[in-house]
Amino acid sequence: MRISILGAGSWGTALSNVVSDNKHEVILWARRRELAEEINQIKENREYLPGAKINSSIVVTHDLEYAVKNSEIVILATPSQALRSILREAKKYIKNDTIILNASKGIENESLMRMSEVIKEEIPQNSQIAVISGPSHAEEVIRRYPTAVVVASKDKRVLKVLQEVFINNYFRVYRNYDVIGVELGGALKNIIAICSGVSEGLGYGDNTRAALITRGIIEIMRLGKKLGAKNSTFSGLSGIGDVIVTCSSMHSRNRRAGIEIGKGKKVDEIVKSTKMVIEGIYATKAAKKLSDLYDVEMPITQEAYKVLFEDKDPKKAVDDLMARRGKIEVY
Ligand SMILES: NC(=O)c1ccc[n+]([C@@H]2O[C@H](COP(=O)([O-])OP(=O)(O)OC[C@H]3O[C@@H](n4cnc5c(N)ncnc54)[C@H](O)[C@@H]3O)[C@@H](O)[C@H]2O)c1
Ligand SMILES: O=P(O)(O)OC[C@H](O)CO
Repeated sequence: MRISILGAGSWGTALSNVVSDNKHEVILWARRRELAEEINQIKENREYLPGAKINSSIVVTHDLEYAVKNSEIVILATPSQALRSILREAKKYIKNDTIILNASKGIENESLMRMSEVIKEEIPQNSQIAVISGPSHAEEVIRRYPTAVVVASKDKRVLKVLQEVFINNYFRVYRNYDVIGVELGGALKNIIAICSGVSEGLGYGDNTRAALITRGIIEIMRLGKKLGAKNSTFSGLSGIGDVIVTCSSMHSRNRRAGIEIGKGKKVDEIVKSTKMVIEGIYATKAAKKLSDLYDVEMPITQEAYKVLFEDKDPKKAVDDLMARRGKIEVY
């Protein structure tokens, strides 16, 4: 199959290699011409995934029309807040029967839409929309470390096609019909990962991280239930699986940003100091709005919002979380 991947950051590059390993024709689109040219030349994405070669058959281009024209699958692997603008440029070249797969983990801050909703709004005539999510750091996927992810779509045929396209001996793909749950899990875990990092930066230990992971997933479940997700999805790869990996991995940009915040660095400084996307910052903004809008109790997210956007002292945020009245352990 001819497969296009939009976004030559870490994730787009790693996914290109997976489908190329499976002998598909892969075209990777980079926003910057220089990056496309460099990857083509040295067969390595030195900026985003240094030290790992990609397959020589992968074609990297800056030409969006060339990238998506005649593709059977288009994978969107851009930062979530940029997905709509790129899709607006690309959609005139995408055929109606093309499968569109969201690989980005976020919620659009303006509209509070999930990425598949943004895709549906931009290309209403296309019903072959899916999402891929789960515990999958690009740095490990590019090195072919065993990884398990989930693809979700309402369309059974699309799910089968995507599972077949991606699955191999190091990339195991499960199917799920719960698009809402899979997308929400992937987006909201980044908030908990930032908090886990903050706790580390403050000098707290494993107990605090475990508390954040378990109470964090409960917040995600509460909001998910309100938004139509299935509870069981959050005990799967895109829920607890991704919370665990992101809260504990040295690769996580969200966790690393949290550590810096816990040590006293300002959010603006952290964002300015990296080219990489820290999705949890945007997810916190969106989730806080959703929590208020739907009146869903999300104390960790609310405190994260205060730390990230209202300059609250992180230590005070943890103290305030711990000082809440005693409760029964229910959802
Ligand atoms: N890195 C991972 O391990 C991983 C795994 C699963 C999912 N994801 C998700 O994939 C998405 C992309 O993340 P990534 O890790 O590849 O990002 P990255 O930080 O490695 O790279 C960001 C990429 O987006 C491009 N970009 C930045 N702003 C842009 C804009 N306004 N318009 C177009 N392109 C822009 C950059 O040039 C770069 O190519 C995110 O939603 C992320 O959560 C990442
Ligand atoms: O580096 P992060 O924190 O954006 O996490 C990347 C992936 O989402 C992990 O599954």
